[in-house]
Amino acid sequence: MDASKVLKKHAFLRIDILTVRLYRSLMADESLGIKVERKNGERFRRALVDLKAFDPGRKICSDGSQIYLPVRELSEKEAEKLRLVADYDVVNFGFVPEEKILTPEDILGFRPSFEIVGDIAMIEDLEEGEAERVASALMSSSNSIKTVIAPISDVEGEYRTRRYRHVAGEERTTTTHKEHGLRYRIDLEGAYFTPRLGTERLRIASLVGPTDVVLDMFAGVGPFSILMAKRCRWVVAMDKNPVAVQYLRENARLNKVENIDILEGDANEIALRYQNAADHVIMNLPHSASLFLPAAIGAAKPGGIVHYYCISPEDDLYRDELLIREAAEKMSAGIEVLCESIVRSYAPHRLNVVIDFRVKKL
Ligand SMILES: C[S@@+](CC[C@H](N)C(=O)[O-])C[C@H]1O[C@@H](n2cnc3c(N)ncnc32)[C@H](O)[C@@H]1O
Repeated sequence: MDASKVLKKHAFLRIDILTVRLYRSLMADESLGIKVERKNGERFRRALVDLKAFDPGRKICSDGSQIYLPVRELSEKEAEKLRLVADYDVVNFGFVPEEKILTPEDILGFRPSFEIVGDIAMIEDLEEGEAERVASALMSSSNSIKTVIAPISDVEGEYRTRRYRHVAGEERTTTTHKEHGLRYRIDLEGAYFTPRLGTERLRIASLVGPTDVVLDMFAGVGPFSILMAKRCRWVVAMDKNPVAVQYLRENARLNKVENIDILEGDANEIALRYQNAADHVIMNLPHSASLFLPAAIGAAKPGGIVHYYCISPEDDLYRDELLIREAAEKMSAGIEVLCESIVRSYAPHRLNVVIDFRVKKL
């Protein structure tokens, strides 16, 4: 080979090597890592996580008997601590970045407002096209969302239900929702359900004792009743909506709850059959709970507690306390307010609040 050909070949080789280096540095730029024996890998990873030194943005790598763990810069003290876990070397390594799962916000450029019930995402009723764009972003960022719907009505009527339009995915409003280790079959169009009361349900459950009887006057598909039944002696659950009652029965079976009476009908009538029977009365019908106060107070045992929910203006949150005192007085009973707090925001300047009160009977 003559000298010019050798030079040309050499030049190509150099370009090749540079290209490979550039490619490698683009795909996996070198960064700080720790090399440990494979058998100590998991123990070491946990120690790094505890020290908040592990870099979750890069992938762990291995070659035969060694593991490479991506880390940030370590202080001397941290390095010493890690020596107690196992022998290791600090290295520069071409870690591959972890693939970032795009969030809806990354895709859309804004954070969409939505709520998840089971495998259904409920988004706001946006303009045609925009709703579809939000739905597609939600579905591509989560495998567990199978359906996207948008409300086309407010929560309305005696049964507090809502109508939805199908936006994307499977065309249905039924799903199975998990809350506090329990499962609920739900039809979002057929009966009321919101996951936004999950924390409140847990608060009530923490107040209920193993010998208690609980009366749930507006039980819906059962998220209060079934959780309480797991902790108390007996639950009496009622609802006027036949669809809610059908799901309530199904949910009791699904969660193996047998210490429950499920009744379909008007709480004002049913509660009359349970005079002085309940340690706790749950009144989750915030728009018209005051109309059921005599029935609730009547059903509470002397010393029993009523959990009363209502919607209030932000400048007079607990105004219903007056209605409660008046209703008790008419029944020659007294009340002691135990707790007043905000449960969630409801609408501009309006909040969903709870008033827990003890019923004192002569
Ligand atoms: C706001 S929802 C609450 C449901 C349930 N507690 C929950 O947290 O999902 C109120 C429920 O009260 C029921 N309801 C309305 N009026 C009623 C009445 N007069 N007697 C019994 N239930 C009634 C509705 O059908 C609805 O299921």
